[in-house]
Amino acid sequence: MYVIFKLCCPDAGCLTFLLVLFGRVLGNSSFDWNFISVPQTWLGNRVIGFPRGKMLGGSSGVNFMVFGRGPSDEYNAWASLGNPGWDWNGLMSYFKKSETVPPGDANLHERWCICTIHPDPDSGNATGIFQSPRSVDPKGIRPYSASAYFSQEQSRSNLLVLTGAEAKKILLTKYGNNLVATGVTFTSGGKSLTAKANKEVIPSTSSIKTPQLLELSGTDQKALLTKLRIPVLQDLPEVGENFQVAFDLLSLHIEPAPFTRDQVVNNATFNDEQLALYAKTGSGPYAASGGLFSFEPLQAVLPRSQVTTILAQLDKEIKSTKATALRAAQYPIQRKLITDGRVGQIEFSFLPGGPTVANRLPDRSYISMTALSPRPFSCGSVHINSTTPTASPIIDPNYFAFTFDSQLLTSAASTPPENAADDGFASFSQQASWSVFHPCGTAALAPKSSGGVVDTNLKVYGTNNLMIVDASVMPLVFAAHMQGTVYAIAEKAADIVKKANNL
Ligand SMILES: Cc1cc2nc3c(=O)[nH]c(=O)nc-3n(C[C@H](O)[C@H](O)[C@H](O)COP(=O)(O)OP(=O)(O)OC[C@H]3O[C@@H](n4cnc5c(N)ncnc54)[C@H](O)[C@@H]3O)c2cc1C
Repeated sequence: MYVIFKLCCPDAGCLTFLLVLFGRVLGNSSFDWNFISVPQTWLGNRVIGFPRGKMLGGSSGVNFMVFGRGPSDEYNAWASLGNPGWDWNGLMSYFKKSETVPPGDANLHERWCICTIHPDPDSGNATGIFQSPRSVDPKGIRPYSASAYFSQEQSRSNLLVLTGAEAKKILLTKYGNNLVATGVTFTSGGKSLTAKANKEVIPSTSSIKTPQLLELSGTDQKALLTKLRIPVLQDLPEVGENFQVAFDLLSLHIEPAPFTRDQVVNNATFNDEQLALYAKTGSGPYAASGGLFSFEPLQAVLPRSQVTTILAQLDKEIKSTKATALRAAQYPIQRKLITDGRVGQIEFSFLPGGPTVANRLPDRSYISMTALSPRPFSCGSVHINSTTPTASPIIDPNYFAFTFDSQLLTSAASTPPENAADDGFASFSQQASWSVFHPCGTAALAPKSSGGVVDTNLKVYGTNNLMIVDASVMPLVFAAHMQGTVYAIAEKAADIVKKANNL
């Protein structure tokens, strides 16, 4: 019998709670890990919030439900880092597995993208303006990974899900030249327990918690583990490095705005009424998807001379930056994506609400128009600085370490907003830039010689059966919203496991 053993942090009643809410559960520690970064040098020492879903289903249960694929060039870039099979064609069948096209809706993408200049952002070319599809089930309810995947399979006799359990360490034993994962220690109901494994052990604990678990288990850079007196079982210097995350510049808010989602967030009574209305009739603010997006190549936004100037700046910075093996392999690929001009280098979004407005007033309603940098060159890290499994890791996205990134955003949003600080737009961008909540890369898929952490079967180098399946394996951040790609990675991983076990 093949048993999938899944540990998950404190359960928030996930299968009974209608998680159509967006924005409202953020900051609530029953749902959100509420991680924060270390002070960001290039953002005036501000700390940046990194919300992450805590319930079964993780961040898919708290996210904004924008659903789609990235451009084909960007997945092809993953493959060109030395990852055969991890390109657009290799992922296509897995993208399709998480999408259901209702009968009669063969042209679903065209139908959803009603106002578009771009007819189908999921075609592999996502540049242009479009109204993004959202993850919504046929009843108009948010499907997230617990409801859409787990609830279909929960009665299986070979599946056990323990909620309220937190993994502390993966047990690794030397077997010949390799390590074998023999189990996981975890806490549940105040007790410390061990689950034994005789097949794969598969953490899917996010780009922030996965490096922590690997480090606590003895796989990471020797120097860090030695400092914390953790026995070094596998020296993998890039665990927790290559932390890539898109960030945005809140460029304009209209307030007071017409009716937006903020009214729901601001007023608990109104929220309860609207939830009840939605549950009864499927209508009201919770039925709305909303949100226009536009991914634009640099050449579509800036005059040629400005593109040349900021690329020259980029080249200077690449030359003077001490790069890891993985970053050195990525720079030319990332640069070529810019000069080819086929993928979005800037994302503009238009949202009915202001979930991340700095200094928002509690009774106001906003419309946000933001400029995002989906594929920044600034790159950070996530590492432990304590052996306590429940301690938050040290999260450093290193925002704006590359001046190129800030120049790109400030040039793109070239008309300074009314509420820009007096000392100029550069300073405004330091105060207003924020995370887009799409961290990835901390257990990157790449050849070991290029600083990879997992191989093309998502197996951690030097181990026989330890696989990682979450956004941390994405080797390069890309210009799209990530949930659809996380599902595709998980679907591909399922095939890898089935094949390895002759299933
Ligand atoms: C606020 C927000 C808005 C977003 N909006 C969108 C959007 O609109 N569209 C989109 O495509 N993407 C969006 N995203 C991103 C998307 O949700 C994530 O990229 C995706 O969910 C990442 O999946 P993951 O499996 O890597 O991690 P997660 O989904 O975060 O899952 C990790 C799981 O592991 C659990 N866990 C962690 N540590 C342990 C431990 N030690 N023991 C046991 N369990 C543990 C966590 O509790 C969680 O359940 C958003 C994310 C956030 C936070």
